[in-house]
Amino acid sequence: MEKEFSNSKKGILLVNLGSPKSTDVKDVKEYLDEFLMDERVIDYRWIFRALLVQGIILKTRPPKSAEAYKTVWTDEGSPLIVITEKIRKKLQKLVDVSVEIGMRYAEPSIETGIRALAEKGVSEIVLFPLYPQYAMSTTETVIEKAEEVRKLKFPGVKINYIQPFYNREIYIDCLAESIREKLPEHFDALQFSYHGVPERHIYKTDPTKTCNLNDCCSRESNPSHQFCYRHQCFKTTETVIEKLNLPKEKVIVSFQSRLGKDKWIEPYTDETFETIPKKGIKNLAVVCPAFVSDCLETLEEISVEGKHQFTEAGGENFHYIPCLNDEDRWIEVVKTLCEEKLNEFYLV
Ligand SMILES: C=CC1=C(C)c2cc3[nH]c(cc4nc(cc5[nH]c(cc1n2)c(C)c5CCC(=O)O)C(CCC(=O)O)=C4C)c(C)c3C=C
Ligand SMILES: [Fe+2]
Ligand SMILES: [Fe+2]
Repeated sequence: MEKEFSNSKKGILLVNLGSPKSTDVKDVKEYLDEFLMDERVIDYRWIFRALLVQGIILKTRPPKSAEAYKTVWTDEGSPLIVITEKIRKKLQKLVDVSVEIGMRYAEPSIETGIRALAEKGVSEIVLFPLYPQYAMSTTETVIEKAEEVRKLKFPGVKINYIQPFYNREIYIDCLAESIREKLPEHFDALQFSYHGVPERHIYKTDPTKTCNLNDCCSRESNPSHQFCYRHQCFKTTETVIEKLNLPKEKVIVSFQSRLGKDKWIEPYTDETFETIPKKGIKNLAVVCPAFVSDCLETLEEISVEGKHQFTEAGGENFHYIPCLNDEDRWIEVVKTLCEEKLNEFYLV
């Protein structure tokens, strides 16, 4: 069969989580409302979700979150958005299609990003959810939202989605190199702290119903791995430490940022910080590979709060290793992953 080539204009949309408009309590409240009312984040039936979010969480959390945001906010705005924009600018210099950003929550939204591309005449978009590991509360909700917007507002636009890339060698090489450069000379352990998710989310998104959140997540192969966030975090860690030639005994994996009373995947990062100094780990390096850009959860929860918890418990040196952010080697990875998907458009 003869190959046909699409001449339509192409573009790239980089999607990240999003931040409040400002550190004002009302903006933080509005952001948390949109975020936590997402049925893929708090996955209760609407009425129970509304009771929990609007009846309880939004009554107490916004002032506390606003204070936390104030400690990381920059003159240009939220670190997460500022860094995503830096990634965009650098990528734009390397590719000959338009690149825009969109956030799952708040502005600039996914709709704003698609519109910006559509206004430039783009009708084939590669959408890159900037999450290395799959989760219902990240990759899945981004795709759901983008499809909703596309069908409703831009039915003539085609979107190709980049899949989680935790198992791509180019990404692992890039992450390992970045960590290698930033590791202190002496450390007793390197802790990989990933954002947590409720255990229920993993059971829910496992189409094979074979993951029991025990050893199966660390097995070389299991049918559930494609949608198992816990497995994908373990796999990221395992392949990175192989590249770094680090013994497993020097490595800790944990999960941070839990919310509410449900059981989240364990062990919990904050509890680990409080217990490991007593086991002789006094010099700790910490990296957060669920995030490609630094944000509230790394800059405040880990670098400030986490350091405090660790040193209060007897730890001596706490060394936070920043995310990939706009490092050139990471931008090259973003470019490669985007080009792979752009190429799929050329063949119609
Ligand atoms: C990296 C992947 C992320 C997963 C998985 C995730 C799940 C998840 N998060 C919450 C609740 C909150 N997360 C918050 C901040 C936040 N979360 C991520 C990423 C993931 N979340 C990022 C990048 C950020 C930082 C955003 C920023 O502006 O810098 C917050 C808001 C902050 C706060 O009030 O503490 C909440 C709340 C849930 C419930 C969840 C899975 C169910
Ligand atoms: Fe699993
Ligand atoms: Fe989160």
